[in-house]
Amino acid sequence: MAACYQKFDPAAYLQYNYTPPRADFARKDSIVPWKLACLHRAFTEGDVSGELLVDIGSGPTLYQVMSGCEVFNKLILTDFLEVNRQELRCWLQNEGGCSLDWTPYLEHVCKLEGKRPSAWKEKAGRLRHVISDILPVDVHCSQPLAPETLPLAGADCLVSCFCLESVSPDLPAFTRALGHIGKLLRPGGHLLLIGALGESYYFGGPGVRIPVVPLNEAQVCDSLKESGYTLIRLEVYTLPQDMQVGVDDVTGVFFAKAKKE
Ligand SMILES: C[S@@+](CC[C@H](N)C(=O)[O-])C[C@H]1O[C@@H](n2cnc3c(N)ncnc32)[C@H](O)[C@@H]1O
Ligand SMILES: O=S(=O)(c1ccc2c(c1)CN[C@@H](CF)C2)N1CCSCC1
Repeated sequence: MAACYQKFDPAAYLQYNYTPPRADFARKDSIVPWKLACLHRAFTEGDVSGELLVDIGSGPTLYQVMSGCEVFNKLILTDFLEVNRQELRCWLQNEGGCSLDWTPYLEHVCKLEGKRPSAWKEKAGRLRHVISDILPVDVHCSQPLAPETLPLAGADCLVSCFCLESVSPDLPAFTRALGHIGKLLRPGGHLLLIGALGESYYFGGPGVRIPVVPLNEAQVCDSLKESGYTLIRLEVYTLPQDMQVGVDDVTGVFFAKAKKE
């Protein structure tokens, strides 16, 4: 699986998935407002708390931690590829030249929080303040992060989006990876997992076709239970027909909130 990621192109990936038509904030049935609303609710409904949030397989994206950065004082971003870690560092350093302007996402999350959209600059500042590390990760390792990266007790919360199914050759590998990242989480800690349903491939750049293990809702629920989580909520978004733009064959997206037993 690692070989097919050697040509992953962060800028192309962002353009395929995080710009219109897929990322259209004006469109009522767009996926991005749905995803951001799921994350906002999950982080702010009162049961998620602590010091440390870890994002597993961040890629070159930041949307997934824009709500969580208000709840946690320390945030670790992780990815397998240096090109993605470099893209995240570019945003963190705030010196321009990054592949995507995250302002519309920051503005939308501010609105979800009851703030003026113009508060996006303060939110960007908060996010840059709490990001403490951008580290390598491999979810196929029984210890996905370097030893001593996390406190002995583990992280208080994990978030992971479109990673595990995109790097696992089959369902057993997906379930094992869930177990591996679960070891990074303290007992009683929460996992917020976003992923693709029914997807068998995606393009990580021009001509960079990456296999994905196709999942359905029942398999996601079974894998969470098998790897030591209690499911709190599963929400599903079904892809509008015109969202099939040729960059993958995703049919829907799931959002799972779960707790480590
Ligand atoms: C589809 S992207 C998801 C990116 C981002 N989280 C998002 O929501 O769009 C999958 C990510 O998994 C990373 N990856 C590849 N192999 C991995 C591995 N063995 N362990 C962890 N992450 C891996 C890739 O570098 C890529 O950034
Ligand atoms: O923006 S998404 O949430 C999105 C976002 C990222 C990805 C996918 C989908 C599907 N392929 C994944 C490969 F891992 C990456 N979205 C999913 C529903 S339809 C519009 C696009």
